[in-house]
Amino acid sequence: MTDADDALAIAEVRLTPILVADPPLLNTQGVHQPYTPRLIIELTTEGGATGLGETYGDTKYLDLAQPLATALIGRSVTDLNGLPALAAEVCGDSSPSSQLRSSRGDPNAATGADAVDAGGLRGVQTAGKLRLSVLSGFEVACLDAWGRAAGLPVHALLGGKVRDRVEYGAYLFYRWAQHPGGRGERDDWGAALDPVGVVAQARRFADTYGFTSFKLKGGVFPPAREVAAIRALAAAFPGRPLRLDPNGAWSVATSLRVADALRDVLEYLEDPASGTDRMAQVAAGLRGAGPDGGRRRAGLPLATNMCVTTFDEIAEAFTRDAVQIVLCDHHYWGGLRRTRELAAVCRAFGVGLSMHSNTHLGISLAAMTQVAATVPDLVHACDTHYPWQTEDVLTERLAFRDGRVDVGDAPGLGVALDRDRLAALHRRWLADDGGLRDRDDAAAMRRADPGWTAPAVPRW
Ligand SMILES: O=C([O-])C(=O)C[C@H](O)[C@@H](O)C(=O)[O-]
Ligand SMILES: [Mg+2]
Repeated sequence: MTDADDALAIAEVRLTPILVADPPLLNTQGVHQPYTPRLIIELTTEGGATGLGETYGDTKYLDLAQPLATALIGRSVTDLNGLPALAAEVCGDSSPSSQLRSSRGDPNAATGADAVDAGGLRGVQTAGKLRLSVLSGFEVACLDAWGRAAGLPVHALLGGKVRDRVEYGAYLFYRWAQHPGGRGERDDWGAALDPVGVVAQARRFADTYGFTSFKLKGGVFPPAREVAAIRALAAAFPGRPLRLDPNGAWSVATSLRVADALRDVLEYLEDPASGTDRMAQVAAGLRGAGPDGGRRRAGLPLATNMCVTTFDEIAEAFTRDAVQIVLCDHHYWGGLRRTRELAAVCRAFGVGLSMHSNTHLGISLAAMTQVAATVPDLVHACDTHYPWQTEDVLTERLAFRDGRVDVGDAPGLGVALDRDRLAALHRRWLADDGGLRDRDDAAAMRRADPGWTAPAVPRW
């Protein structure tokens, strides 16, 4: 080992679970909790370089993160190809069949292909997927530390940026003005429960951040109501890219009806139905004749962040042409480098690429921006929840200008940790009785509707 190798060896890993304020955003499972768990990863090398990573903070992720943190001591931050094997060794069984599901107090929680992660609407949850999400936070922290030590931005370690700014879209949600019982922090967005409210929310996103592309989280109300909201958006923002994502809540027939109603205004339809098989049926229906006989519905791509979230799920979905766009997400796919591998596979199959987001802070937004800057095929605006997250652990929040985040050339991710903020959000986590430490949107909904259970799919 050279001195330079020694300097890049990991000397310390610090894991800090936090609870971050989250607004009452509605989805098909229920509503976001007032606070959501995240895990902040800090590592320090022998040479004194520090690296930051961020991932899900629910208990099941924390349980895997601790042994991985311990096992990383003494290894080089450059040993990224060795990370998956190390994680497999220390994080326990990850057979795809070891499916997880926890929806507190929900006797009707789905199992099998229709099961959805209670904390993130990701599709079937497995131990292997959890491990990849944990691993992704460590990979980002290693890249950040390596970049700082080398004086290079993360995008340079990924082969270099192909764009100087990464475009993001407005992520619109039906929402309440406040959480049930007035819990949590109150913001000034107000309720958005109808087309007028959705358009007003979109207008504020456009005016504040410059977003020109809009995605509505659907699966909340009967489809006709959501179709009306998209129509209202199309009228308010003519020609702008629009997306609707009901997280698999619809049947094949409903998906096709909605596609017929919106095909002239949607950029893509995201996860209309649950599972690869239903998505393949919807895609086949879209390739066939429309209800008006001769006219074809072709031209409306289906996108997913639910039925294709691991390499194992690609073969069936792509060979059946079930999806035409995959939403990458480095938290799902095991890091920034694997996100680039996904891009290569998609390119080979002629499948497009967009980017998914779940509730996240600035460290993850910086990581998303760095990797997105390196992928030429990423031509759709990326999703981000960041504008909904008013709290962060950074000294300076990342800014959207004209709907875009600048791709910095500062070493690493180019962000700095605010230790006081981190400590305050960690104290909130410590003070919690456990009720908020695991995201569960159905459990949060039961505060407003005690009889609520996560709806079985297809819901409509
Ligand atoms: O595109 C998606 O499916 C998501 O962003 C999943 C998220 O969990 C979203 O539905 C949310 O935050 O409620
Ligand atoms: Mg989605």
